[in-house]
Amino acid sequence: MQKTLVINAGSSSLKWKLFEMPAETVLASGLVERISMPGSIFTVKYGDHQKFETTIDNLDQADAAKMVFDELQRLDIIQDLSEITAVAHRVVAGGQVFKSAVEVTPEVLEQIKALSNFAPLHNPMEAQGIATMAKTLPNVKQYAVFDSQFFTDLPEMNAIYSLPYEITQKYQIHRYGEHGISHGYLTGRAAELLHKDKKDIDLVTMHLGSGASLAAVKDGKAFDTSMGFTPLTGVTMGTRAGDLDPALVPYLMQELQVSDPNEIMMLLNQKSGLLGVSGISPDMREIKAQEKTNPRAKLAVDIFVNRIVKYAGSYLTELDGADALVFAGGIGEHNVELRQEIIDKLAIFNVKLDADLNAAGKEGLISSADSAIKVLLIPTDEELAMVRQVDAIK
Ligand SMILES: Nc1ncnc2c1ncn2[C@@H]1O[C@H](COP(=O)(O)OP(=O)(O)O)[C@@H](O)[C@H]1O
Ligand SMILES: CC(=O)OP(=O)(O)O
Ligand SMILES: [Mg+2]
Repeated sequence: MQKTLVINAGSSSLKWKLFEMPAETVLASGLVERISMPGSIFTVKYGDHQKFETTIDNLDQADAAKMVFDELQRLDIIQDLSEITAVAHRVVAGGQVFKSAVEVTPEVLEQIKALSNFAPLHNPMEAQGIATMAKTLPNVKQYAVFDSQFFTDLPEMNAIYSLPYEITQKYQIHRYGEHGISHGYLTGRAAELLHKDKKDIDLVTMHLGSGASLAAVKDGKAFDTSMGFTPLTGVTMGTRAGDLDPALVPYLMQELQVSDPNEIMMLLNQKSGLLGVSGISPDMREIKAQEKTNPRAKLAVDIFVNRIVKYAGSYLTELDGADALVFAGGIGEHNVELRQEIIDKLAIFNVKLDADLNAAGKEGLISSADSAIKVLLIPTDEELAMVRQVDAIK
């Protein structure tokens, strides 16, 4: 029996699952939320046991990983770390180098670091996580699974920008797309839930978490996506600005009197989005709690919803209709009101939610019987998608 630990480090969270393979049995799982924020939340689940701890502030990814190991041993889920036979890590940017999951060698680790320009919030932290894990478990194989992989075969009209073609080619300027582990999982699961062959399915998948992206899926394959050269672009996110006019970069450098473009990148990646507009927090829960009393909280929610609606509407047009719209990610899975607001604003497509199904919040259909397009709620399972990819190359 093989025990594979899957680590999914995101911009605001660390999710993990310990699988017994090849049965895909989840021995234990957990989540550390609000990474690098006040009131980080640590949750572990195994069997009937569930443990929460909410008293720790500003946990970083390394603290979070250490707590996971301590807890695995303290709860006797494993007696010794040597029982773990493989570790799978989510890596956001694989660029044009990594088109499938790989075993991490020292060269691979260097390449992951070298791709940091394509995901400055993620790749450096993920490379560090892999290095730390390799030190903690020196005899265990580490694997990397890439978020960009699902989008490597986007049609060229959606894969490139309208720049001079020679520059596009010379500098590998490409819409790499992200959250592909999730969009790929959602595509497979939607096909199962709709009893359709995956290769016949057209979808608009909406992964709405701390990072958020939409994908247009045609015949079961990625056709378009809102993230681009990096995960900065597309819809408004927790701390990321999403789409903006690139002329703002030199303008802001001039007005803020900064000479280092990285300072502007920091502003756009870490101080913008829901946090920047609301002035409250990157966490949608805190913003929703103040929506009725604080106009800037309401503005942040309005921008978030409207950007999503614009992408979903354009993808439905690009795909000439779809079998379903899919909600996933921390916000998409848990916020009943936001799902309703988004679908209400897509009324031109005759898509409607069933209020009771939406409120119940269970996996499956949440659209009404007379909706022209089905709406699915699917709790994404990036960890299951990852362990399957690793199993396929072991
Ligand atoms: N009930 C809820 N209502 C609104 N937002 C929620 C709710 N539960 C979780 N979230 C949001 O989900 C986000 C985390 O989503 P997740 O997909 O786990 O993020 P990531 O993987 O990018 O770290 C949190 O920042 C929080 O804003
Ligand atoms: C790619 C990305 O934005 O990931 P996350 O949502 O986990 O930050
Ligand atoms: Mg995530």
